[in-house]
Amino acid sequence: MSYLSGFRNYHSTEALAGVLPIGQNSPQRCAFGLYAEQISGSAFTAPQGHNLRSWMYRIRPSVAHRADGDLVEFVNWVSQSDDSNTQIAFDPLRWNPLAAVEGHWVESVRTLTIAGSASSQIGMSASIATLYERQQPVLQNHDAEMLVMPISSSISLRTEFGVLDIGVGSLGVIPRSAFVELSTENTTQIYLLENYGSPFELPNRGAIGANGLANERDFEYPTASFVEQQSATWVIEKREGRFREFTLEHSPFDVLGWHGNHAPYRYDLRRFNTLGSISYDHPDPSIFTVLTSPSQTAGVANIDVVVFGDRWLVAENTFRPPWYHRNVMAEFMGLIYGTYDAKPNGFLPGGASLHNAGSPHGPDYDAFSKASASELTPHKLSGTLAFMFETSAPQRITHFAANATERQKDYVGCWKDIQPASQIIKEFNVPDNISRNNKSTDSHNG
Ligand SMILES: O=C(O)Cc1cc(O)ccc1O
Ligand SMILES: [Fe+2]
Repeated sequence: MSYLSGFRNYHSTEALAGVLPIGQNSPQRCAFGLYAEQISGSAFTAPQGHNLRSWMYRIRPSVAHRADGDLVEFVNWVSQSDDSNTQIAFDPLRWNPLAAVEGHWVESVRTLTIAGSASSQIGMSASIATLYERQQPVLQNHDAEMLVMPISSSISLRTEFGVLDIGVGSLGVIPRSAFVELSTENTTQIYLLENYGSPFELPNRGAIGANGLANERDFEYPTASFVEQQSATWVIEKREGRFREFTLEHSPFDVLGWHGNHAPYRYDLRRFNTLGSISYDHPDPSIFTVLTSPSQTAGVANIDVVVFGDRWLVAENTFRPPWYHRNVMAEFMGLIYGTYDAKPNGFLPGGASLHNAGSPHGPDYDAFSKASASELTPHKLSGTLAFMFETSAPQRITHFAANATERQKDYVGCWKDIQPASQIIKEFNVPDNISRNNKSTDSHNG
């Protein structure tokens, strides 16, 4: 399969020569009697650099790809952060990998955290889904741009724009309102991020310069391909967190050519050009940002997608793992493979954690003890891939996430052995129990 390369490049692709009109978008009659259709990813008037749209040339306009449908409920896919579905998360929380769920992937989606809401068009939801080998429904999600990362086996992602294969260690991004079908040859869990805010873009590199982090040319877009067998298709449509299903007499994947800068793409996270400290101190993790969804406030992201991959640690006289901190943003984390240096125990591939806005956290006791005593020779972190969805809005947890058997009831216990600074305790005769309020019991107040 061939791909087009370059983040937000202006791509042109034909499954059949002569499909794309030359010098215009919407001729009186398109080649082969095809229909021209524009799909926008931004307001028509968005400024240059943020203006996203593509033109498709298709067998039927997508208005023909709708039918009356019935509302259907998928209760664990949550897109509104009201009290009926979600609750406030005071404590740091962590989940073991979720058990696979029967059924098709849309009904298998279990949302763990949500910031903002689909209706407000701010924030995100973070979920885990199970994808089986069998036939899956086609989804059309008007609520969000979706980002998917398979956990144990590669997946194939077909949209009207063509097909993208997404291996373990890669991500795929699907534009809002595109028809999408997921398939796999081996059952796999998938991390699923819904971005309710503005579409992902590359972070400004600032003083880093013109290169580094995720490089534009490593983002790959599909070449046009269409489903020739126009058979009945089962579609699920999502809007403001509600679902409707209907059957089409034909396939919505009927685009023979498209051009534009708005399309699904994939990115291999192993290509991320990780930068870091070559002198001292642990830098802020913003240098690991792959994609950012900007908010209305300059410098404040709606969502940053951050990745912690293989890298050298060389900083001198430095506590090398993440420091203890309270972040004004909220941090959802997941692990694709390997071990995460701040949490060598209990943070498992396919699992997840939440450290909400302002919530204190940092290395577990084990990580702290080792890193504060280790010899500071250059050290390579290998075979690891963790990620973070960092949001400016606080993240709520779903009732499912609160009550899941996979939730680690004693996550905060990973900090319970932390001792008060011993020399101060001795010097000033401070009773050491006053600073020990880390309970190892379940302090989640649900
Ligand atoms: O909490 C975490 O593990 C994520 C994180 C990593 C890091 O290197 C610095 C800050 C931060 O929030
Ligand atoms: Fe953090």
